[in-house]
Amino acid sequence: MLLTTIYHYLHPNQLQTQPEMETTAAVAATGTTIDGGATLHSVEVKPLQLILNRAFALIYLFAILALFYKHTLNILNYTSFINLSISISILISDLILAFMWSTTQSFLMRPITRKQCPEKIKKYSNNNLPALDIFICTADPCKEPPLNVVNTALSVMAYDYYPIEKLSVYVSDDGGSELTLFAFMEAAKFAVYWLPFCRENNIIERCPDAYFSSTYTENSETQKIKLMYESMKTRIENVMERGKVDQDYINNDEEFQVFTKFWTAGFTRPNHPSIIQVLLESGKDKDMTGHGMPNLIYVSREKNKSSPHHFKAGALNALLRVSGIMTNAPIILTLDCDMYSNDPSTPQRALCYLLDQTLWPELAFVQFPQCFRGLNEADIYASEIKDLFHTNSMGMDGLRGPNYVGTGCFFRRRALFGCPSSFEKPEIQQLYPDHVVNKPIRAEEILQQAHYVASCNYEDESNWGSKMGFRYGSLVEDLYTGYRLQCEGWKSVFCHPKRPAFLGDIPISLYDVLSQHKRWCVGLHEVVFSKYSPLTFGLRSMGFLMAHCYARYAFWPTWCIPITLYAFIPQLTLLNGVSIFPKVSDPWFFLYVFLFLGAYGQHCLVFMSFEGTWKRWWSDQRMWMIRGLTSLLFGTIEYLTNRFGISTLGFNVTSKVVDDDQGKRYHQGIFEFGVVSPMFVALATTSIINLVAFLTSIAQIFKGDQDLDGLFIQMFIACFVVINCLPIYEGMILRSDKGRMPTQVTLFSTFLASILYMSSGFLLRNV
Ligand SMILES: O=c1ccn([C@@H]2O[C@H](COP(=O)(O)OP(=O)(O)O[C@H]3O[C@H](CO)[C@@H](O)[C@H](O)[C@H]3O)[C@@H](O)[C@H]2O)c(=O)[nH]1
Ligand SMILES: [Mn+2]
Repeated sequence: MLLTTIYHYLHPNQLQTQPEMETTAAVAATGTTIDGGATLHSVEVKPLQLILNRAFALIYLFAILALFYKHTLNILNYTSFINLSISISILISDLILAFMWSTTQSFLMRPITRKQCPEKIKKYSNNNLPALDIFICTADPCKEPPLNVVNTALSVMAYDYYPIEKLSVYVSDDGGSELTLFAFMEAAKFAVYWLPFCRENNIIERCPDAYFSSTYTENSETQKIKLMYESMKTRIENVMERGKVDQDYINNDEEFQVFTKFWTAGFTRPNHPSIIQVLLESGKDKDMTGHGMPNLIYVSREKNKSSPHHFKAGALNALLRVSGIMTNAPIILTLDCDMYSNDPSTPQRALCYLLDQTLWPELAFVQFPQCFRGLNEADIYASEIKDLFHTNSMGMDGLRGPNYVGTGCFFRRRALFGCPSSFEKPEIQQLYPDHVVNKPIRAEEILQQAHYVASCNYEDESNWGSKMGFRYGSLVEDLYTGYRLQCEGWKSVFCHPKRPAFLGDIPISLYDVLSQHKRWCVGLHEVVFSKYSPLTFGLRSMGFLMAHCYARYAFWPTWCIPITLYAFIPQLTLLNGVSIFPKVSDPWFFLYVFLFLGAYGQHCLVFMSFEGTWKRWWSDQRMWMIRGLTSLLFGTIEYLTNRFGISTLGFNVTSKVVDDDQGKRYHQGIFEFGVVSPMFVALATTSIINLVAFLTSIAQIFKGDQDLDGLFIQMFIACFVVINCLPIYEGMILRSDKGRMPTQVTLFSTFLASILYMSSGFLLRNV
């Protein structure tokens, strides 16, 4: 049966004439199910875990209802306007916390674990896999060093794929940089040696940089290949240092022609024609053992200031079309430039699902988790984002499948052209997912068409970005695209093998991390306020649980409201000796204890169950607080100012460059502040207020001016925040390195904290 499926991939036209008939044609040709599929992968559900999760959700729900009953009593018995405002603020916070808690439960209703047998694919496929197009996006040679992009490309070009000619790697360069193209010209030459080296020595680590940093066997062959790598590296780095490709780095006339043809006087990053350069052509170019090579194509789509380019989604759509013209593989892998392959058999793992006839009619993509290299022991910035990239995805996998996370994802090309039952026709026949390309990729006609579909007004008045391809309208194009596909009826699969399939870089300064999350936050607001909001459109299209999973992401920024209110109200009232929560001797106190321990305990259990450590869990919950006060809050402000036309939105690419000093501090687990930013002012002000509130209340209790009974919860919150803020105090007072909190921020925050203290004293004087 499986062979028939593969046959169908290889010769789509012989099984079907219309893509809308794809499903029926395949089913008719192969029967409704496939025996092979079931043996290629398996699913594990833990029934006891499901029962416990659901039972706990029910109990916790009753506790939440009791809490709101208590809130209602408080509001009805208010004594003053200030008192009422405090009660309402806490009520709003708790409503949001309760809503977010309820969305989180959706992930716990049916989590599953999957296993694949990639080794069986060889037998099933008869050594003939479907074609695979790999998209790698890069946008800025200064923030994304071309040497790293090249490493990513080499790691996937060296996949154990057969025949290797079926593999095509497309690099999208939104930076339109000659430096990146130069790096790829060098990579194409190095690949001639690297690919056979990996194949013949059965190397697992196929990213050259990762391989040479590992403990590999030193012999004459490895030494030789290392020398070649070093020479490529030096050439690329030299060109980077000079900022241009000098004559002496150009090897031949052909290369010279390319650089002079495109990078002319009027060439700028936001304004240039499309550049498409075939660097390796499968079938024609051979490696040094005479074995075939994959295609390697550099693409920089046309840009001009008057056409919106839709950032990464626009880049991916341009690649979708260019690859459609040149190779039109039925399967596509999308990768960010810093996510290299860590396992050469990854495509086979994805194929365990993509070739399974039972899943196939509705399967849009197979998502691998984002895993990172170089995390410090405690993962101080919680860069792992375990819930987003691992545990939640397992939860969604038991429903309709995980969300798309932008990289490490194998798509069926067909899924990007309308819902499973109705095909969205692209403008030209050559872009139909079942179109067979029968000309070499360097053919004049092919190149001409490829340039045409990469032009910036190609998408004018078309369905690209709305009904076709990667979707526009949100800075988190990944979440939004996956969401829209699942609303259309597509499903997805989460594939998380023990050895990470891909490894990426993480930002190592707090400011970079928070700026990245701020951008995500803006993108998520765009989803919430679009007509496709998960709680309206999503609920109608994908059912209650899935819509709630997406709501958990889309409403992520709303955490900022309860976190900010809880960072100030209990503390400012505490400073003025005003009690706002039940006394320890009051039975309601236990409700608060249960709600706090229940939420933190459950989060901790889920975190630890998936290769977690205590230190990393602590960082994770700390970052939740930090984000609430910084990226989520400021992202919300940025979104609102844009909505009111005061500012414009952009995709601020995350820097992948590592400064040596910063790198050292990161590995010692020291927080990196270093820049003057309003986000740090918010953070520092919070830490000061909490410390002062906590210390003052302790002093007052010792003096006998206040009693612990009534203020305990407030003191506990302040103390908890203080413990979380230890690295901030350290950054403000104890450190002298470059990454310390800038003095201006500390001074300004102290000033702000005093104003808050004084005004709270004024407002609360009669409460
Ligand atoms: O105009 C642009 C902007 C970015 N990119 C590329 O997009 C990728 C992601 O950009 P990055 O700055 O690394 O963003 P992150 O926030 O780190 O990325 C996460 O969030 C993005 C937005 O949700 C997703 O696209 C990514 O896959 C996901 O890893 C990189 O390869 C960039 O080169 C472009 O191609 N064109
Ligand atoms: Mn990234």
